[in-house]
Amino acid sequence: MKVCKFGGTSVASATQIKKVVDIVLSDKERKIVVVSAPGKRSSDDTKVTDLLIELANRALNNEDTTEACANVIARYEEIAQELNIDPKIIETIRQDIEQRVQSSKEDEVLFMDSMKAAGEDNNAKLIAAYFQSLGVEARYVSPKEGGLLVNERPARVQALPEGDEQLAKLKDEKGIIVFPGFFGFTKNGTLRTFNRGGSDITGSLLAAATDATLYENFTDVDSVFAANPMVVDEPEAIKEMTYREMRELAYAGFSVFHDEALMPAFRKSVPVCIKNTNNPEAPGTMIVSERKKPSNRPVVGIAADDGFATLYVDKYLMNQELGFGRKLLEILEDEGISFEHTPSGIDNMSVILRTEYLTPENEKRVIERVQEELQPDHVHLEKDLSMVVLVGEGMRHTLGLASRAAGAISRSGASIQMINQGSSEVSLVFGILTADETRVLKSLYDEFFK
Ligand SMILES: Nc1ncnc2c1ncn2[C@@H]1O[C@H](COP(=O)(O)OP(=O)(O)O)[C@@H](O)[C@H]1O
Ligand SMILES: N[C@@H](CC(=O)OP(=O)(O)O)C(=O)O
Repeated sequence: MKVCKFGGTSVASATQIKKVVDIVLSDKERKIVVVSAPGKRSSDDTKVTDLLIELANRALNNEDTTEACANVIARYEEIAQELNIDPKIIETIRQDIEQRVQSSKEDEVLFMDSMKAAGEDNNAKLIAAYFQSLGVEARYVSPKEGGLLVNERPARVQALPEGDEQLAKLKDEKGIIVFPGFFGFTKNGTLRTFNRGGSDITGSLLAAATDATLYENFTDVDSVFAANPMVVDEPEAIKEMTYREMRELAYAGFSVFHDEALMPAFRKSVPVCIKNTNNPEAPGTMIVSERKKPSNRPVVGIAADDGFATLYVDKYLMNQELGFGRKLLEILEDEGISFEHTPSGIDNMSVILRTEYLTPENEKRVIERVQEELQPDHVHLEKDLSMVVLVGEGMRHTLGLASRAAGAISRSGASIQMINQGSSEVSLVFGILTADETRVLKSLYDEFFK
């Protein structure tokens, strides 16, 4: 039995949904279908999730929500009309969205979660109705009924293993299950959504709980490529990679698959296949525990992501000051700022963070507290940094790889701000200025793949 997840681009329009149905019906093993909210139909389109966020913000600010609400419903209406589904489904969707808009806003985060989840929830209902209209035995199953349990606030949203027993029963159901991605319910029945792109996580959780033979993740590209195809021209397709490699690459910028979606499949050794809804015949990329035959390339992929900052702290004899690193990280912890890397020298330490955690207020507090509590010779925060990450299981056995990478970066005219060899030895990270990101990525790609 296979679990297949269809991403936003795969369910963005009636034409796309027809392809989804063809794909599902072409293989009897495809039994559990996880769907995202309708995504972009073209590069300048807006995802339904983003329309819902706009609607939720308007409601939170007590602004008029009529037009924002109509924009969301119009997306479903267009799809339902083209698919010739009973118009009652649109009434159901309208009522659902209006009810959510009217619901309690006491906890703004939970209100936003409920609004965001409307995208996948209503799309799953609509797609199940389409299957039924074709005479196919199929039904919508909500994460509450299915048993997708998540933890309580304020902890970061994560699935709870207690839900697995209930989820496992889905495999014994007759017919096709259409399950909305992106959200689950706490034991108290509160809806919480995963991070953006989190429908991939739902698919992986269901594949693991049902002991699926394969988790197919359908998107709009033929495979995972060795570098972002929006930056590098015709990058090499990756035929096979390990869970570890994909997790590192996903975390470092390969937006094609959510980094938190690897673990559930990995724990149960369910292989993952990334495939293209627009070209389902293409073999796609297989993600497995171990390669059948070793790769002849030390580097499997190169990812890049912007939005990083470095907190530099200099203090003579820092290395002899017991607890210096702990105190520095504690200041960040108190501000709710998590860190990515901490390269250090004898008299200095840098902490690499994501700028999304920074606000003018907490930045100021961090600098002031470091000055007061750690008495450094110098402290400053530098923004506009990008991290470029080389990933490959074969890297640990390859000599001279860092020097080849550094040479390629220098040939691109960029300077290296930071180097960090991941402790896993599966990744090598270079900090560079964001302005240099594209040429660095191209130069590294040429060095390792051409
Ligand atoms: N290395 C990569 N390989 C393949 N696609 C990538 C890579 N890096 C970024 N992407 C982008 O990921 C996109 C697919 O992910 P996403 O937009 O989340 O799809 P979906 O709507 O199916 O969830 C591709 O269209 C591609 O532009
Ligand atoms: N719709 C949600 C969740 C998701 O996974 O979407 P997609 O499959 O389009 O990446 C989002 O936009 O974040």
